Amino acid sequence: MEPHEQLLDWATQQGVQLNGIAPQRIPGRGIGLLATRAIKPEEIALEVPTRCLRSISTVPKAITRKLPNTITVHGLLAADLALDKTAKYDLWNAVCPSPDDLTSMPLVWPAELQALLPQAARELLSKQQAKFVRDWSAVSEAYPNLEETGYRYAWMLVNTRTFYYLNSKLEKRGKDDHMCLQPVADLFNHGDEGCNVSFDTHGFAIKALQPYAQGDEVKICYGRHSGDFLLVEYGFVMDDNRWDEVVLDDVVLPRLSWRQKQRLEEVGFLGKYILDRETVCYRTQVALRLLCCGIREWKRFVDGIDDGEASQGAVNKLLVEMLKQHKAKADEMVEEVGHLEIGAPEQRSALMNRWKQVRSLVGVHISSLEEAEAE
Ligand SMILES: C[S@@+](CC[C@H](N)C(=O)[O-])C[C@H]1O[C@@H](n2cnc3c(N)ncnc32)[C@H](O)[C@@H]1O
Repeated sequence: MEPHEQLLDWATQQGVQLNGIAPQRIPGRGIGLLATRAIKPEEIALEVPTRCLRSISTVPKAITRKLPNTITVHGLLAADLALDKTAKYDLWNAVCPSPDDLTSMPLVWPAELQALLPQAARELLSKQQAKFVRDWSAVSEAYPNLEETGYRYAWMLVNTRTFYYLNSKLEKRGKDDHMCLQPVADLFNHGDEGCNVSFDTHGFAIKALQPYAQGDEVKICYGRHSGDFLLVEYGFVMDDNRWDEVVLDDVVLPRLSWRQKQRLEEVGFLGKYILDRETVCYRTQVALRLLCCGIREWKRFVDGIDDGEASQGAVNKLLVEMLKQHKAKADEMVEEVGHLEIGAPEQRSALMNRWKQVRSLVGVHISSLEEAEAE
């Protein structure tokens, strides 16, 4: 019997109920959950009782007492996973990705490759690294014999497999700590749109929101995440991501003078210039107008008195110029990564694919802005 089939037997004995779905290995996505029959919207595809969850409440007291109470729940769950020597979760552990499966996570890439990530991904990674360092420092002090690689592996499992969760113990903590692990539900892969995930005191219920034919993969949406976020937090690059976006700070900020940056700071619009699949954000419109308009006209736009119509042509022209600059950077990165030999092939290919996505998203906007200009 395959490990995921054994997991099902075990989970069913624990009270987990699968309704019309079963795990299967899917090329490029590890294990996922496929419909074993037609599923209608509103059907509950999976129920996981609270007693099956691994949460702050199930971490053995021997571990919680040894660690500072400031440690994140992420860090605590990872410590539990890394230190657990019981057989209780053997069948669950057996279906989890191996350390080799997690090499696509930028956290374990060589520093040279990490440095080549797009800016937004680099920023996310550096926050993640800082969080890991804090957790590891607390755990390694309490458990000097624990190896960092083993802890990092457990930490990445928690990073990629937890669900939003709240119970009386977690209420006292911040939102970032509201999490738990649950068997079988952690096999759902991510899609732009997915099933509804909810929980109450009895447990979790995953409900279909759309019809599925037999053999379709049933997914959940981990959140409306950009490609940079999916890569850093989950270690994959998704082909067609409706929620993708590109940060334009690298091309916008260098064009602004010190005074212009100060003005933008004063009105709360300095940085975080985003281009999504639909359009460029309002923050970018404000920053670009500062480069195109007189200061009075710019202020009227910021105050909402001027709709910006008169300056839109100049703003779009400047935007196209900046997008071309960003696309040229993406072209360069695709080329550069193609010649690299550092890191594992799947790491390089994830990095290259992310830059290709950036290039394509930016390219679509250049074409549509140029078409609009020509009309
Ligand atoms: C919660 S687990 C889902 C189950 C996982 N596939 C497994 O084999 O255990 C999350 C991980 O699944 C993979 N994953 C999820 N959605 C994906 C997708 N749309 N494309 C590729 N990989 C995906 C990523 O490796 C991610 O870190």
